[in-house]
Amino acid sequence: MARYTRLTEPIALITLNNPPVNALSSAVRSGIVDSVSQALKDDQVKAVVFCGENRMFSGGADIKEFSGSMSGPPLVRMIHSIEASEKLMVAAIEGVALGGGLELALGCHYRVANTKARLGLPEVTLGFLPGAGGTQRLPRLTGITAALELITTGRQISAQEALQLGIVDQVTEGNAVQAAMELALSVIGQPLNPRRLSLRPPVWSADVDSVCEVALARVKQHSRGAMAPVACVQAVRAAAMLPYSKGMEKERQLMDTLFRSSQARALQYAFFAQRNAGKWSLPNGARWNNTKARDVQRVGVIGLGTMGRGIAVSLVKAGLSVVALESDAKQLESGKKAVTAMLQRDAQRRGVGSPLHLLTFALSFHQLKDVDLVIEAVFEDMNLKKRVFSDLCKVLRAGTLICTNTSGLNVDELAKVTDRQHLVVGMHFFAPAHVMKLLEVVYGSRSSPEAVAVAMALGKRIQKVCVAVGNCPGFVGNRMLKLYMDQSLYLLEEGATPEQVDQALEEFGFAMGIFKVADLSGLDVGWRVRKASGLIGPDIDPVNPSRWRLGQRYCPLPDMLCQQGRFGQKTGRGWYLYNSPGSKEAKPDPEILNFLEDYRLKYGITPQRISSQEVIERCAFSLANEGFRILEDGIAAGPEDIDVIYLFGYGWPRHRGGPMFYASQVGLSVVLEKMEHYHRIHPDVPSLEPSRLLRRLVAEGSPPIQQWRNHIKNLHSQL
Ligand SMILES: CCCCCCC[C@H](O)CC(=O)SCCNC(=O)CCNC(=O)[C@H](O)C(C)(C)COP(=O)([O-])OP(=O)([O-])OC[C@H]1O[C@@H](n2cnc3c(N)ncnc32)[C@H](O)[C@@H]1OP(=O)([O-])[O-]
Repeated sequence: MARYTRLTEPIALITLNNPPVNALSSAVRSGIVDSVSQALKDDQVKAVVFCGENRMFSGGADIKEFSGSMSGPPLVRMIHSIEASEKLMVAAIEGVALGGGLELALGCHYRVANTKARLGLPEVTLGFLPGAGGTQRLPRLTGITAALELITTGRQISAQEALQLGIVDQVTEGNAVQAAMELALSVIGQPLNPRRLSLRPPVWSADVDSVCEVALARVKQHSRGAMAPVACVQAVRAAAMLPYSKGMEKERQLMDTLFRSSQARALQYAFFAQRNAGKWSLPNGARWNNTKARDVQRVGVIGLGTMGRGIAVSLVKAGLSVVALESDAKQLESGKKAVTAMLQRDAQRRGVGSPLHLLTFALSFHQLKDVDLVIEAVFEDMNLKKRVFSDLCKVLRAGTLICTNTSGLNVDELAKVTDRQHLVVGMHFFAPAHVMKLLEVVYGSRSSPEAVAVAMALGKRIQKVCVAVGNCPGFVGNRMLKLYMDQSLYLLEEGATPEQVDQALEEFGFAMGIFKVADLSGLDVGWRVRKASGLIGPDIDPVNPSRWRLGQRYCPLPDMLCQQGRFGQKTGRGWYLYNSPGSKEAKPDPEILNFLEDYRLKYGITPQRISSQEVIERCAFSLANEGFRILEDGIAAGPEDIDVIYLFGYGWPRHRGGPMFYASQVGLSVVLEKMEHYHRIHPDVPSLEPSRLLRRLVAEGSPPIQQWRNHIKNLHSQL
């Protein structure tokens, strides 16, 4: 799958042809090797230009091949022989040159890129390092500092930046193949050794050690527990200290270790799971590829609180025209100021014109009469939302979609007050909505496939990772989160401290422990929800609150904190202590330790020593156990969707794949055994009881995660 074409007299063109991204599969590598050998045999050919079909150079090695046995010509050897060739080799980069694609280009003697091309070595995001010479050739071109930054982050850069860093020799606004041919004709006959990066000496400088130390500290802080970024630093360091062949040996050793690691498996799983989440399906058989989404140009946003502001900003940034509505002039003014400032700051940062002309502010529902879709983002209150929905129906055109931004309210109940139940869907954005990537698109029992298609397409257009989920309290993400939060609170009752639980979770890879997250979000938010749901009421003794509610164990600790005015960061006190209200640095609070001790004494709880292992098992396995129930209920289309939700909405460490993938890696029988064990000890926590699906999968031999859908009747995944 590489096409060989003779161009003008001295030049041959080799076109990589493996749609959609021209990944360097075994067939492509064989095609390249054959084509190069054909060019070398042809005395008339003096230069070879490499390019990709459909103006896409290459997305790198074929990731799908990594899970099987690798065959075909090895990439490292292939690139080496291209570089060593006596004939001139030039890469013509259009679209992307990523990973192995860029490594192939670095093996060429010259590189030309179209201005719109993007280049990068994103292997670290898949749990690898650039293992086809990238860690050794790139530093020899850019120096250590730039190479470390690019390789450890996987950041993609523009052609212009690549030119500044010396990665490409020329940038063209026109056709890169044409420009590469012209460049080739102008340099044919010049010596090639200076262009062979592998012949360059190590890029040593006196500050190599300190530069690498700084990079190491940065990657350890940014990606807790991830192996690949650390290995990337070690490999690049070798390029500074060792001759090319020795550096390549180091690169290969490190790559071998990473290649076999469970982290690489998790990251590659996450790569495909993310892409497959967009291929939604509904239980009724409607799917992404059999349902057309109609075009949306004008969107109404109701409510300019924190969520509405972020939603309006995301829509405008994507070029949609927005009518933003508030109920009174004062709130409208403050929302207008905030949205305008966010958009102006963003435009300034990106060096683009301000898109404020796309935004209209309104106080009357009548100004929404011409919109194609409305996103209601008012307070999380069912009655208020119902009022808004029925008012909307009086002004909207017949076919206008109504979406509700809710983190868990019943979408069907809301739809019932409208004259268009089939055009109602939930859109659960995550705060801050202009930053967070995840969007749960919630279909109700009456939502039409087209309405789901429109919401999914709109989410994609505003650059969200969209997952279609069914309607149940909390949908997927928050339904699972509740059990995770419950477990961490029970751990406090039983003897742990907030710091201890958070430390275990952070060592596992979470960017922030659950108690720090709670302080950040505000403890009063959950308090209000619990009051509204009847869990806290006038019949509860505020001094000695009951630990038993609605027929099961209940932990009143967060309510007791709220009674003391400890709402988290915003009040300077929550599970942690902060220097001042609004400050971010969480410090252990001795008052909390005393408070927990008093609480245990009051309720006669003998504190236990809680290990980090128990924290992880009870939190992570509880998440997965509820994930199995969600699959049984048909609320998520497959385990991959649940994992994508946890990766993009809840800070689950990407190198652990997601709670469902983690359970599959630990072993389903181990998870079952542990859940049985914890449920035996805590029979008053029904959620610890292993789910039926978990039991069934274990009984059926614990199939790999990719096969779970074959074992579940309701599952409608496309993977
Ligand atoms: C010991 C062994 C030694 C090995 C040597 C190591 C060599 C090397 O260092 C390792 C690598 O290169 S690692 C690789 C380093 N490279 C990377 O990490 C780049 C990863 N790719 C990307 O970042 C993005 O896909 C692009 C920016 C390329 C396109 O973005 P976009 O336009 O939004 O499109 P999209 O929706 O994202 O994808 C469209 C379809 O293409 C599919 N697919 C994509 N890449 C693939 C691949 N490499 N492969 C296979 N498939 C790949 C994707 O799944 C999807 O399939 P679907 O069936 O239609 O769902």
